[in-house]
Amino acid sequence: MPDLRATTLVAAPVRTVAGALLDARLLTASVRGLGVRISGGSGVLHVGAELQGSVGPVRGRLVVTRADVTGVSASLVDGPLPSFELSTDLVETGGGTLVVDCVEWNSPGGPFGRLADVMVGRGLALKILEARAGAVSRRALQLVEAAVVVGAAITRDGLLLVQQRSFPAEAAGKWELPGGRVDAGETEAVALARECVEELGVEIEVGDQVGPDVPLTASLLLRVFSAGLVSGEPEAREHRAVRWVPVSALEGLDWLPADRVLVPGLQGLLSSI
Ligand SMILES: Nc1nc2c([nH]c(=O)n2[C@H]2C[C@H](O)[C@@H](COP(=O)(O)OP(=O)(O)OP(=O)(O)O)O2)c(=O)[nH]1
Repeated sequence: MPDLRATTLVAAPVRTVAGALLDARLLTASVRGLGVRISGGSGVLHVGAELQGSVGPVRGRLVVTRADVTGVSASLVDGPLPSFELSTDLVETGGGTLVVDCVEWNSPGGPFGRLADVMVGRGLALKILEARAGAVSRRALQLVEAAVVVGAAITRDGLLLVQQRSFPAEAAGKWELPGGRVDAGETEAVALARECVEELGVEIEVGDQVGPDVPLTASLLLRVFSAGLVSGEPEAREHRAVRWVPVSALEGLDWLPADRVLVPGLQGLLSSI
């Protein structure tokens, strides 16, 4: 099976680079001007998101199969090639994050298929990988400077606390995690503890980060931490409702788009306690 790899070192933490990879516009930007179009998966990529791809008149459908702190992968599920997979793996190093991009595909057999691999497939794939490396680096460095919204993944007795937004109109009814913006001069842990007092009337202790940073806008990202209750019983002071949910309910919840990305990480958290 032909495959091509390209490796780039990005001076940013692995969870931030993982966040940059989730920006759907990055994929579109990486192929612009190369005769390839990728659309769909608006906003942030998550497992199960669908992307439409085309090279000239040839079209295909890609599905995201992995989107977490280890990187992203997408596979062709409907298209002209028997198999095609794009993947980016992340490796944390002392000097930053190593980004390993890989394209693998199977062409229809025979001499024409092999010729197409050499003439079109490899040249195009190399250009895509080069463009992608630059786009990932730039987006990750932009996210390093971004303002942070912190979220708390509060667990108790194997359940996760979620809350339902009441405003603004486009977010009302959707579920999210307690939290909010980090104010100037606050640490992320202090901001999260403050938000939990304001929103739920509880004191928490803050643990490790869960999942990747999730880009919200060009200059804002969501960063979620595991947390435990220290005192108080959560009540919806600013939200429509709060609810304790089991791991089996996470997939089906009507999340805000950014939180959907965190479902695998939240499932891992609930399964580990
Ligand atoms: N708190 C929280 N905000 C989230 C989550 N997911 C997500 O996309 N967001 C977005 C919604 C908002 O655009 C932004 C934070 O909004 P917020 O209303 O909670 O923040 P805040 O209390 O600091 O209030 P504000 O200054 O934004 O008015 O982050 C989440 O799980 N928790």
